[in-house]
Amino acid sequence: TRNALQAASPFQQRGGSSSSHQTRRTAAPPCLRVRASIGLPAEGILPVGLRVESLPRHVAVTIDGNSRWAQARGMPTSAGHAALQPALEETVRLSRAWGIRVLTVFAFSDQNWNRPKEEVDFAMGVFDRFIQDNVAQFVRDGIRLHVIGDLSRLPTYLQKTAHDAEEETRSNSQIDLMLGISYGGRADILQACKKIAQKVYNKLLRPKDIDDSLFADELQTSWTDEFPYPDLLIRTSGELRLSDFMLWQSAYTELFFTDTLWPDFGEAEYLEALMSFQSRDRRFGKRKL
Ligand SMILES: CC(C)=CCC/C(C)=C/CC/C(C)=C/COP(=O)(O)OP(=O)(O)O
Repeated sequence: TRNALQAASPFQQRGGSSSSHQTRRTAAPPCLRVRASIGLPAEGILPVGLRVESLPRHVAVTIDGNSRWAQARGMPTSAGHAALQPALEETVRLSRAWGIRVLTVFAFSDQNWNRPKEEVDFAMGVFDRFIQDNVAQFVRDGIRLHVIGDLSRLPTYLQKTAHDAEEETRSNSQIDLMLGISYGGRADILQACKKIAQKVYNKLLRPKDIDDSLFADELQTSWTDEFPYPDLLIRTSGELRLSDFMLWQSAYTELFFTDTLWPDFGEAEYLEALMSFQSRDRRFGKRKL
């Protein structure tokens, strides 16, 4: 059944036959492998309507709408940012329970530095608290954390918290949690170009060797080596755009937009997104068989 499931899976593959990522792909569908390793049966714990063989392997979320959530309640913006944590913890918990292999969270873009300093400072504290409050749980639950973005711009205390949490969770393998803070999709592409150009300059690489897979290996998302491309991208709060999130990686990602503001995003909304994903016809540019 494993092979049958794999053959039936309409998921995105990356790179050509020479891709190192290709060889790292394992035989069992990851959702089954993860579920088995945490003691869940292949089916049964999943909410009714979700099919294990066609769950997204990599889910990305843009956690938008925190300020508007606070405004609607007559609360300060900071209260909205603080309210992002419970929804995020629940999304991580559900993703793991349902066998999602990679969860990427877009929390702060490289353009968000242009917001008022007070708001930015508060947000950095929120991200720090989220990591510190959860790292022990991540260790217990087999969650491997990695922060992507221009980390050199983060306050030193957050750099340390992120680094320590990455170290503590490094050997975990149930689910990869990728947190984008000071992340920009264009910036990621540019830094990859610079690294490749340097290799060409140093004669370690020939221009003709540069292909999709080699390029993707230089992107920050390549640390999660099995499924670096999101199958599903969810953006909350009703905005219908990518806002510079994983531009290269999202070429064939299914998009799901909801009006729900991030602090109100819970199990029902997550399920709605996954059900929508399961109803999509992913073709990757090919003619339908
Ligand atoms: C200070 C602080 C906590 C900022 C957080 C900003 C914020 C809304 C984060 C939510 C996630 C995010 C990076 C959205 C990108 O949209 P965008 O709002 O950056 O881009 P847009 O202008 O295109 O909607």
